[in-house]
Amino acid sequence: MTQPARIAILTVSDRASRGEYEDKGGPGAEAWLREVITSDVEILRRIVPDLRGVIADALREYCDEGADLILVTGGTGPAPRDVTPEAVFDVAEREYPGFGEEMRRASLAEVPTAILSRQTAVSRGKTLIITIPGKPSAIATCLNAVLAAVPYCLDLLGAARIETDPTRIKAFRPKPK
Ligand SMILES: Nc1ncnc2c1ncn2[C@@H]1O[C@H](COP(=O)(O)OP(=O)(O)OP(=O)(O)O)[C@@H](O)[C@H]1O
Ligand SMILES: Nc1nc2c(c(=O)[nH]1)N[C@H]1C(S)=C(S)[C@@H](COP(=O)(O)O)O[C@H]1N2
Repeated sequence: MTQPARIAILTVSDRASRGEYEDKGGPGAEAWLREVITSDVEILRRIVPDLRGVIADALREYCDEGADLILVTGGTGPAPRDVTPEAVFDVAEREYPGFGEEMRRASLAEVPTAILSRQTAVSRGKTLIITIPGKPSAIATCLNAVLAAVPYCLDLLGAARIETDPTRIKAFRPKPK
């Protein structure tokens, strides 16, 4: 039996972490992934405040626990407390700018402020980390835009193999030569 892919979802929000509003981002991302990914997955979720050290520690812990993929929602904007990109770069080994470019392009069709998000993707060891804006509606927009490339990216990083429902996301893996 192959191990299920381990996917972590980290919500970064001062107010959701204090219980001032219900976190819709974490559950929304989990529901989206469970609909789209057809192979076995284990999904872990956590909420943290917009604090660079706390976010970076949570990311390191998830990587050490063998996460194949981490989705981070929130804290990518220009406000002084938006420090998700800084925390992500604290733990990153490599950046994949194409993720941010494509997610912003897709979001721009919905909101002109899409360009304010500093969202991107990085890897640390075999773990791929993708950042997404905090607005819960951004999750489907952004994941729809990039998920087709994620299974092959995980293959190349040596992470778990994931399969998707092709009626939702047609994962692209180049044919072996
Ligand atoms: N996890 C979440 N669950 C529900 N709604 C959210 C979440 N994150 C953000 N939002 C909504 O999207 C808006 C913009 O998100 P943003 O990340 O800029 O929040 P913020 O103003 O920095 O506040 P906070 O960090 O306290 O969530 C928020 O004001 C809130 O209405
Ligand atoms: N799809 C989508 N992208 C979006 C938004 C949105 O509502 N939907 N909000 C934008 C706004 S207003 C901001 S400030 C940035 C950063 O959001 P964050 O700080 O919640 O990460 O994401 C942008 N990208």
